[in-house]
Amino acid sequence: MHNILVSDPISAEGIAALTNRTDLSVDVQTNLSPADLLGVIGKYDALIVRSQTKVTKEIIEAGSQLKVIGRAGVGVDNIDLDAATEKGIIVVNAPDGNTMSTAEHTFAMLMSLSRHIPQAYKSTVEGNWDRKSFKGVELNRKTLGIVGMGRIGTEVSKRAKAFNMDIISYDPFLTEERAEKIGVRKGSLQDIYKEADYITVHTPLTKETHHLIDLEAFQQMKQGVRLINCARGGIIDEDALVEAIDRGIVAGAAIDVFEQEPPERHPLLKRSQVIATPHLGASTEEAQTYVAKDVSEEILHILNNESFKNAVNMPQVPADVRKALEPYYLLGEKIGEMAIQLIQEPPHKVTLTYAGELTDYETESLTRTILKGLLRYHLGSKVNVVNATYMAKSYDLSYSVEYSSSSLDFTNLISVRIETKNETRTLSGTLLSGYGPRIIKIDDYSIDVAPTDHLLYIQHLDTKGMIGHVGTALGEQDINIATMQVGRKDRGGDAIMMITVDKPLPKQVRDQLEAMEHIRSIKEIQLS
Ligand SMILES: NC(=O)C1=CN([C@@H]2O[C@H](COP(=O)(O)OP(=O)(O)OC[C@H]3O[C@@H](n4cnc5c(N)ncnc54)[C@H](O)[C@@H]3O)[C@@H](O)[C@H]2O)C=CC1
Ligand SMILES: O=C(O)C(=O)COP(=O)(O)O
Repeated sequence: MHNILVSDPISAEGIAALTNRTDLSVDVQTNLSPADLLGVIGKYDALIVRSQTKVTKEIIEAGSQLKVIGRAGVGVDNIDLDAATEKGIIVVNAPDGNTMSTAEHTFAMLMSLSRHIPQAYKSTVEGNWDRKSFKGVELNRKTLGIVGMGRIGTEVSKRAKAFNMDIISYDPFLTEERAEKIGVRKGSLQDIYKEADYITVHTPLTKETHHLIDLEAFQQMKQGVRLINCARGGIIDEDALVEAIDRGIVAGAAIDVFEQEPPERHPLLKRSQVIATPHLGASTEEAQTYVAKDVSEEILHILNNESFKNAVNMPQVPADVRKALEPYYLLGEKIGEMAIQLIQEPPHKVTLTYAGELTDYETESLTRTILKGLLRYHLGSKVNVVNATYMAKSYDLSYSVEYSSSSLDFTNLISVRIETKNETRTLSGTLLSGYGPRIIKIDDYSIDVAPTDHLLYIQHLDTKGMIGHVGTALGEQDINIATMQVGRKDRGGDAIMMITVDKPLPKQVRDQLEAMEHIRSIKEIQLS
C-alpha cells in the first residue's frame, strides 16, 4: 500500500486515477502548516502540491519514504530540487495542462490593463459614472515584448497576433527559424526594452531570471510601457517596479504573481496603475483537471516502476528510447556492480564506453543506471537513477562517456573502465540475443559469463592442474560450480578463471584457495 499526501487544493476529478485505487491511500490535507507537514511527511510515498506548499529541504529530509513529489502545474520553484535529487526523489510536473489558461489569463490582464477595467468596475459599483478617468489605449499596432517564448509565451503571441500586435521576443532557445514560423521578431532583452509598448514575462523563476527586470532594465524602457507578470513573482523586482511607476516610466502593471504570496500590503498594491490577481493564471476548471490528471498518471507510473515522462530532476527518456534501452539497464547495472568489486581502493574515475547499436541512442539514462549499480555496492539502496550522478560527484568520482566504433564483433557493447590511484580495471558486457546479459571481457581476458549472483574471479599462473585443484577444493566443501571460464594471455603466463557458484564461499575455502600455489588473487563478486 502506497500513501499519497495532497497538500494543496486540487481537482478531485483530476486525481480520481489515484483515489479510485484500492492499493493506494490518498490523504487530502490542504491546511497543513509547515510544522504539520514536517510532522506527517514521514509516512508518505508521494506528495502532490501546487504552488502554495513550500517543499523545503527540511520537509524533504523528513520524507523518509518519499519516492516522488508531483507538482500539479508548471513552476517548481517552491520545491527544493537539489535536496530532492540528493535524496533520490523524483520530482514531476504537469508542463502542458495549464498553458492555455495561463495564456488566456495573461491576455485578460493585457486587455484589462489597457482599458482600466478593474479600476473602472470599482468606480462604477461605488456609484460613480466616470468616463474621463478611464480612457484606455488600443492594442492594435502596438509592440508586445515577450520574455520567454516557451509554451505560454508562444500561446500569448498567437493571441496578440490576432489583435494585430507586432511581437518581439527574447528567449535563449528561440531560433530565427522558429521565430519566423511563429510570426514574431527575435530580439535581445535590450531590443525589447527599447521597442516594446507592453512587456510580458513567461520564464521560470531561476537564479538567472530572479530580478531579471530591475531598475536598470526599467531605465532602458520606453516611457509609458506597460508590464504583465503572470509567470513568477521575483522575475520583476517589485521595489524597482514601484520606483519605475513613480518616475512615470511605467504606465501600468498587471501582476498575478508576487515575490511573497500573499503580498501583504506591498506598496505596489497602493499604486492606481497596478492591477492584480491572486495567482490565478492556472485557476480554471479545465487546467486544474488536466494538471491533476497528468500528475496523477505520472505518480502511478513511478510508484509502479513504469516509465514516466515529466521528471524535472532527471533527463527525459522518450518512450521509444526507453523501450530500446530497457534490456540494457540490467546489463549496465550488473557491469557497474561488478566493476566496483574488482578494485581494492576508492575509485576516482570511471569511463563508460558504448559501442555498436548503443551509439544510436541517447544513453544518459543508461549511464545513470551503470553508476547506480557501481555506487550501490557501497552506498546501498539510497542510490538510484535520480541521484546517481549527484552521488558520484559528491564522492569525487568523475565519470565520462565515450562512443566507440569498435564493438568486438558484438552488435552492442558496454565497457566500464574504473580507475583508482594505483589500478585500472576494465569490464565489458553485451546483450546476446536469446541469451541475455553476458560479461565478455575482464581487463585483457576474453570470457563469456552470465552475471549471476555469486562469481569467483581468480587470477593465477597458467600451469597445468589449476582447474582440477580449484574444482576439487570447491567440491570438497560442497560448493557446486555452475560454470567455469578460463582465459590466459600467453602460454605459461597470467591467466584467469571466472567461476559461477551457487552460494557464497565460506572463509576457510577462500583461505584454502588463496594459499594454493600459483594463485595470485581471488575475488568474490556478489551481484544483487
Ligand atoms: N500564473 C500562473 O498561475 C502560472 C505561472 N506559470 C509560470 O510560467 C512559467 C512559464 O511557463 P511555460 O511557458 O509553461 O514554461 P516553458 O518551459 O514552456 O517556457 C519557459 C521559457 O522560458 C525561457 N527562458 C528561460 N530563461 C530565460 C531567460 N533568462 N530569458 C528569456 N527566456 C528564458 C525558456 O527557454 C523557455 O522557453 C513557468 O515557469 C511558471 O513559473 C505557469 C503556469 C501558471
Ligand atoms: O503552474 C504554475 O507554475 C503555476 O504557477 C500555477 O500555480 P497554482 O497551481 O495555481 O498554484
